[in-house]
Amino acid sequence: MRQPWVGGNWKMNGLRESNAALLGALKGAEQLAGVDVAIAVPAPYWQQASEAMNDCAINVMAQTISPHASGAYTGDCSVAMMQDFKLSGALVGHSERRQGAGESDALVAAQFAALRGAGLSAVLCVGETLAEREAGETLAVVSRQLVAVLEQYGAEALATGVLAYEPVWAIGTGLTATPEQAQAVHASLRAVVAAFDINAANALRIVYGGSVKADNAAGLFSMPDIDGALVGGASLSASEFLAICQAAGQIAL
Ligand SMILES: O=C[C@H](O)COP(=O)(O)O
Repeated sequence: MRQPWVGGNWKMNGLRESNAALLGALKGAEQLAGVDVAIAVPAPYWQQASEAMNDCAINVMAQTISPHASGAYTGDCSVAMMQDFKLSGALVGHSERRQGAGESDALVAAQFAALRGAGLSAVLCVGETLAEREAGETLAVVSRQLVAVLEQYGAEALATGVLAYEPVWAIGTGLTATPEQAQAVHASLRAVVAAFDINAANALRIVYGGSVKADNAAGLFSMPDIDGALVGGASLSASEFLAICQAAGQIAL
C-alpha cells in the first residue's frame, strides 16, 4: 500500500503577499487527509513557506539544488541551506532545469546524492519531449534518466523519495497525457526499478505531472501505477490544488 503523494511546484511564481494567501489557504485544509503533500517554492521564499507550514503536515521543498556542499558556486543553493530552513527535500531533474539550465543526467545524479547524503528526500523527474515520443523513444529516454540515478544509488534510495513522470509536451500546455498513456509509462518505470529491487519498486510512489487539474486528476489517479501528481500551474490556486489533493486522498493505492 503506497500513500498517495501530491506536490505543488510553484516554479517562478508568487510574491510575499500572494504566497501568504496561498499558504494560509492550504494550511490545515481538510482535503489533505490521507495524502502526503509538498510544495516546491522559489528559494527567496523558503523561509516564508517554511515558517507558515511549521506546524502543519505540508512539506516545503526546493525546486533544484546544488550538488556542491559550499563554496564558489554563484547562484547555487546548498543542501545545508535547505536544512537551515527546514526543507524536506528537492525536485531534481525537472525538464525545465534539464532544458533551460543544462542539467545533465550526471548532474541530476550528483544532486540526488547530495540530498540523500543529508537524509533529505528527492523527487526525481523524468520525461520525454514531443519529438522523442513521436520517434518512439519515450521508454528509452525515461529509462535512461531513471537508470542514471538507479545505477549509482540503488532502488532503495530512490524509494525514499518520489519518481515523477512528466512528459515535456504536457507541461503547461493543457495537453494532459491520457490516463492510459501515463499508466503505460509508469508501469514501465516500475518494471525498471523492479529489475533492481522488487520491494523498492512496489514501495516507490510514481506520480504524474503535466497539466494536472482538478477535473482530470481523478481519472489519472484511477490507474494502478499512478500514485499522485506533481502539479505546476494548478498548484497556484488553493482550490484547484486542494481538489487534486482530495482526489489523491480518495484513491485506494
Ligand atoms: O512540475 C510540474 C510540472 O512541470 C507540471 O506543470 P503544469 O501542471 O503547469 O503542466
